[in-house]
Amino acid sequence: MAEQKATNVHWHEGDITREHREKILGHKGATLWFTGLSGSGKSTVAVELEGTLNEMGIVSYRLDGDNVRMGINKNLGFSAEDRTENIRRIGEVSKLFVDSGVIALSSFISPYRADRDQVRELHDAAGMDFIEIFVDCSLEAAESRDPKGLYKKARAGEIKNFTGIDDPYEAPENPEIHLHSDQQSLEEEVQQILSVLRERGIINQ
Ligand SMILES: Nc1ncnc2c1ncn2[C@@H]1O[C@H](COP(=O)(O)OS(=O)(=O)O)[C@@H](OP(=O)(O)O)[C@H]1O
Ligand SMILES: Nc1ncnc2c1ncn2[C@@H]1O[C@H](COP(=O)(O)OP(=O)(O)O)[C@@H](O)[C@H]1O
Repeated sequence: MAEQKATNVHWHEGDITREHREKILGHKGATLWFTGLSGSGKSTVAVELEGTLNEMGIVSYRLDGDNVRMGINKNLGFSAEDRTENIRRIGEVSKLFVDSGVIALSSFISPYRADRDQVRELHDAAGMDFIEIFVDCSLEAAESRDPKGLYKKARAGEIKNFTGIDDPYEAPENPEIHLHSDQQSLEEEVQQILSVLRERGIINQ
């Protein structure tokens, strides 16, 4: 848990709320949190979903591990502490997107259950939808895909602390959405997510 360092800071409330913004946009803001092994399909599903939502006139924004680690989180590595800080910051950024009325598509390995639960609590406390999407894929399948050649490097000892090889991944116990990317098609995965968004009243089409 990050401590509040600054003292004498005060929240400044504005006049325009999330509800005002959601009214303009015609849908609710929410965080869809994709978690899973490297190569499980988090980014692929998020990109496909983003395209579908865009065609439906629904505003979403992708936050992706590799991209964020080149910007806001460029000072973080892959130690347990740095992964926790990575997820904490992205949890806060996702919450800002929800407050803007947008659907945040946040794709991070996020290997630690406690870190994901912190992001969930952050959203719950603000009355915001947090939907955990477990992109479940066997290590064998992810490793045989190896889209960036990282498993090969990890097996060769060229990358240390690689998730699934010599670093842990704690699978979600009760995710809102459970995808099986080594058994389902991309289209099925997108439809499964859309139906949950409809059920929860986040989108209405
Ligand atoms: N040691 C190690 N372990 C796991 N992943 C590694 C590592 N080193 C580099 N990469 C690359 O970084 C991407 C994962 O970044 P994340 O921010 O999603 O990781 S985490 O949530 O903080 O664990 C991950 O992206 P994805 O393959 O898209 O998951 C890799 O491209
Ligand atoms: N059903 C599926 N869902 C998602 N990705 C799939 C699926 N079938 C095959 N793939 C492939 O698996 C790879 C997943 O890579 P990527 O999306 O970068 O994973 P991650 O973001 O979890 O590291 C891509 O090459 C993608 O084309």
